[in-house]
Amino acid sequence: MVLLVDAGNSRLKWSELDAAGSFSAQQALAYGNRPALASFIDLLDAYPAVGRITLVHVLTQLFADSVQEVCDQRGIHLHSVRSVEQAYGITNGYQNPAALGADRFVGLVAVHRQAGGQASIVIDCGTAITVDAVESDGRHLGGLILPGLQLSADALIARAQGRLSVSREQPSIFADSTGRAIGSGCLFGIVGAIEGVCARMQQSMSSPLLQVLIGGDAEYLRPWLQGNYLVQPDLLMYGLSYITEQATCTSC
Ligand SMILES: Nc1ncnc2c1ncn2[C@@H]1O[C@H](COP(=O)(O)OP(=O)(O)O)[C@@H](O)[C@H]1O
Ligand SMILES: CC(C)(COP(=O)(O)O)[C@@H](O)C(=O)NCCC(=O)O
Ligand SMILES: [K+]
Repeated sequence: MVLLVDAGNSRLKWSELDAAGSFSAQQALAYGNRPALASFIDLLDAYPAVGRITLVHVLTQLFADSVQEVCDQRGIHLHSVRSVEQAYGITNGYQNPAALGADRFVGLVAVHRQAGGQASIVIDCGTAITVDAVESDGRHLGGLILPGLQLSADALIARAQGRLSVSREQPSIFADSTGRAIGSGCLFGIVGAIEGVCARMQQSMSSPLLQVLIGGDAEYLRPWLQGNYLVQPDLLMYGLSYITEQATCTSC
């Protein structure tokens, strides 16, 4: 059995991949106060039949080494995806290709393949928000990183000596309480940032253009965004399934 796994800074996400190349609905587990490795081990315990894992992570070398060790102990073949200069139809736009978050690289691989070569922007709304542009020929033009929705509110609250709180209820630009003013401020700030960055990127890109919203906050943000944004929270699973197929298929 094959597992596709995405270890971000806040949550572990995974899907099962079947022999026909279809993957199950993505599941997620927040780390909370535990180390990410503990969640990864819980996942392995829940799937004793797993023989192969395709992993993308943005965590430390210690996490990578520990995951490798745990997989070796259980006889699991681990393929940890890295950002490289050129692979799967994508030409990485970073000066140092290895420095691009591997999750961003997998998102580009997935969107480029799915869009059938249409120019695309991937907006990943997780712990951080990343916005990455890929041209129709697979050239990654580069992208931006900004603090995510939860992180923005958490950072503000942490600097206010515990006096403030945040609420996600009833967002409004005319917020009438501190909690809603912070929740709405972070929401509309990010919505404006995404719209503005995408509009600026579009000016230098081919049309038609596909804009895909992924990550834990994609569905929450979508109704507030003006324009064409496709929500696809499992885009990275699609990318990981394609990368697995390329690694295991001898006739592809
Ligand atoms: N049940 C949940 N637990 C934790 N975060 C959640 C949950 N539902 C939505 N979120 C939001 O999703 C974000 C994490 O999204 P995710 O794409 O998993 O991030 P990452 O890849 O950085 O781990 C959190 O910062 C939070 O704003
Ligand atoms: C930007 C990120 C922190 C986003 O992580 P996430 O929000 O998905 O947990 C991650 O992609 C990362 O660590 N990137 C390396 C730096 C870079 O991409 O330039
Ligand atoms: K992200």
